Amino acid sequence: MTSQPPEAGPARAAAARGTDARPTPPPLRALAEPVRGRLALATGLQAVAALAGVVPFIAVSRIAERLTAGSPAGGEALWPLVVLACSSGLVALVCGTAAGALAHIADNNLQLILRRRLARHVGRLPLGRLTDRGTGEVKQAVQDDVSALHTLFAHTLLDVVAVLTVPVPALAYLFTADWRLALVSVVPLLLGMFLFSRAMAGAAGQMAEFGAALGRISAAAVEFASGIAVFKSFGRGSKAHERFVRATEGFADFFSRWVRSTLVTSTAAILVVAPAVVLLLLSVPGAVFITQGWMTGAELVPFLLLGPAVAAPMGVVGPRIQQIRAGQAAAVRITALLRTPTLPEPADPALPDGHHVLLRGVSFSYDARADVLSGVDLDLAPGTVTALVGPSGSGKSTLASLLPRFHDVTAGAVTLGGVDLRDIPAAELYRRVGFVLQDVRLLRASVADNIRLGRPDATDEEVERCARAARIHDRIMDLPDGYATELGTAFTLSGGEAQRLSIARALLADAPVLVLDEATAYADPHSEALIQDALSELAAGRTLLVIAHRLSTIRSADRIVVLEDGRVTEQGRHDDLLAAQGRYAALWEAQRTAGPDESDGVPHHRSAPVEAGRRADDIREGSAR
Ligand SMILES: Nc1ncnc2c1ncn2[C@@H]1O[C@H](COP(=O)(O)OP(=O)(O)OP(=O)(O)O)[C@@H](O)[C@H]1O
Repeated sequence: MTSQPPEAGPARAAAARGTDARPTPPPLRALAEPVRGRLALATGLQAVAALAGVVPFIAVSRIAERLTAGSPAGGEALWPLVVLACSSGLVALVCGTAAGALAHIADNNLQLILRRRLARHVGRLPLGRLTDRGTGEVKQAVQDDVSALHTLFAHTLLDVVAVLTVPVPALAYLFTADWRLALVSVVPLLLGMFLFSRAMAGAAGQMAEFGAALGRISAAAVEFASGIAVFKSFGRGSKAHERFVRATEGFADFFSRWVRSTLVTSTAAILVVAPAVVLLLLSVPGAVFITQGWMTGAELVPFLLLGPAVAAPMGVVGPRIQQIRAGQAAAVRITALLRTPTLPEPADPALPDGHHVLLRGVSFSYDARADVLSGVDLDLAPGTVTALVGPSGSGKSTLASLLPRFHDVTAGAVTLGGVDLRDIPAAELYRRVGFVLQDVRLLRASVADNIRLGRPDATDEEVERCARAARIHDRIMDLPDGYATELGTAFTLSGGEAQRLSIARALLADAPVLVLDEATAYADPHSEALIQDALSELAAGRTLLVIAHRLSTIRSADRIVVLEDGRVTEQGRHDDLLAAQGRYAALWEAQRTAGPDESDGVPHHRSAPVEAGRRADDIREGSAR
C-alpha cells in the first residue's frame, strides 16, 4: 500500500478552479448568451412593429387633413393612405406577434438550459457545501430567479424596445407638422422621465434588499415545510412558522416603506403621462393655436392621435425598470450558484488498489480560519471496524465526512487503496465509499426504488434479499402495495423503519467502505434490536467507520479513536483504553454512571442495558449472525 504525499487542499482546489478566475461578462448577458440570436431577432421585430404601429396614426392624420382641407380629394387620393394604414397596422401586428413568440421560445429555451445547468451543477457540489448553502437558496435560484428571468426576457425586453422606439418617429412627424405644439407634446414625456427618475432614486439598493428579503422568505418557507414535524413533535407546532412569518412580515414592512417613500412621485409620474392628461395638455394650447389662426383643426389631429403615444410608454417604465433590476439580481444569484466550486474532478484520475483507508496529517477548516481537525493520522484496515468517540463538537462528524468527500481536506491527505480521494473520479469513489446517516432521507418513490437508489439496475430478488438482511422485508410486505408502495404520499415509515430501509439501500449499493453515523435514538428496544441486526449485516466484511454516540455499542470495535478538539488523543481497543485510564476510560465511566439520559457530552441512548450489551457484540460479530 502506498500513500500519496499530502498536498495542500486549497492549492489543489485553486488549480481545479482556475477557470473561475477568468474575467466574465456581466451575469445577465452571460446567462442569455445561448439565446442571444433569437432575442436579438425578437428585439428587431419588436422595433419594426413599434415603428409600423406609428404609421396608421400618421395616415389617419393625413386623411383627416385631406377630408377637412375643403378640396374634395376624392376616394383615389384617400385610398393609398387607407391601404398604408392597414398594411402598416398588419405589419405591426405580425411583427409584434412574431417578436412575442420568438422571445417566449428563446426564454423557454433559456429556462430549460439554466435549470439543467443548475441541476447538474448542484449535483456536482460537494455534499457538505450543499447542506451549508441550504435548500432555500437552491430553490430560489432554480425556481424564483429563473422565473424572474422569464419576465425579463419574454416581456420586459419587448416593452422596453417599444418604449424607446415609438416616441422617435412620432415626435419626428409632429415636429414636421408644427414645431411649437410638438414642443408642448414633449413636456409630459420629459416630466414623466424626471418624476420616474426621482421615484427610482436609490432603487438599486432597494432592489438588492427586495431580493434578499425574498431569499429569506424562500429559506424560511423551506425550513418551515421541512421542520414543522419536529416542532409539532415537541408540542410547538404554533412556533414552526415563526421564522417564516417574521420573514414575510419583514418583507411586507420593507415593501410598504419603499412604496410609501415613492408613492407621491410615482403616482405623479403615471398621471402626467396618462393619455387623458396628455390630451388635455395638448388640447388647451391646440385650441388657442386654432383660435389664433396659427393652425387648422385638421393640423391638431396628429397631436391628439400621437401625443399620448409619445408619452404613454413612460407609464410602463417604472415597473419595467423594477423587472430589469429584479432580473439582474436574479442573474447575479444564479451566476453565484453556478460559480460555486464543484467537487473538482481529478486532472489525472486514478483507481484505488484495494480499500485501505489512510488519513495522514489531515487538517480541516470550515472557514479557513479555525481548524476543526488538526494533524489527524488514521489507519482503517479493510474489514475492520473503527469507532470515533469524543465529546460533542470534537469533530467526529467532520472527520467522517471527509471519507465520502463531503468536504476536501485543507491540509494532509485521505487515501483509499493508495490513491488520494481527490484523484478518484466521483462515481468511482461513491461506488467504494457509502454512508448511512442518522438523518435518513427517503425519496417520494416506491419502496423498491428507494432501496435501488445506489444500484438502479438491481433485480427484484436482489432488492428483497437486501431488505431481508436489513430486517425490513416483513414490514414492507405489510404495506398495501408491498415493494411498489409509494413513500411520502399515503405512507411514511417510522424512524427506525426508515433507518433499516437506508441500511438495505447501503447493502444493495455494496460499497466496501462505509461511514456510519450511529443513530442516537430509536423508537423502542424491539426496533433498535432490528436495526442492530441490520447494521451487523452491513458491517460484515466491510471497512467501517462508525461515529459512536453510545460507547456501549462499540466496545468490541477493532479500534476506538478518541477525538478531542479535532485531534486524536487516544486510540486502541476498548480494554486497552480502559486499562490506560485516560480520556476514553473517563468517558466510559461518565457514561456508565450518568444513567441512561446523560453523559459528559457523549450523547447516548435510553435503552435497557441488556440491549446495549447485545448491540456491543452485534456490530463487530455481524458476519457470524
Ligand atoms: N457546516 C459547518 N460549518 C461550520 N462549522 C461547522 C459545520 N459543521 C460543524 N461545524 C463545527 O465544527 C466543529 C465540529 O463539529 P462536528 O459536528 O464534526 O462535531 P461532532 O464531534 O460530530 O459533534 P456531535 O457529537 O455533537 O455530533 C463544531 O465546532 C461545529 O460547530
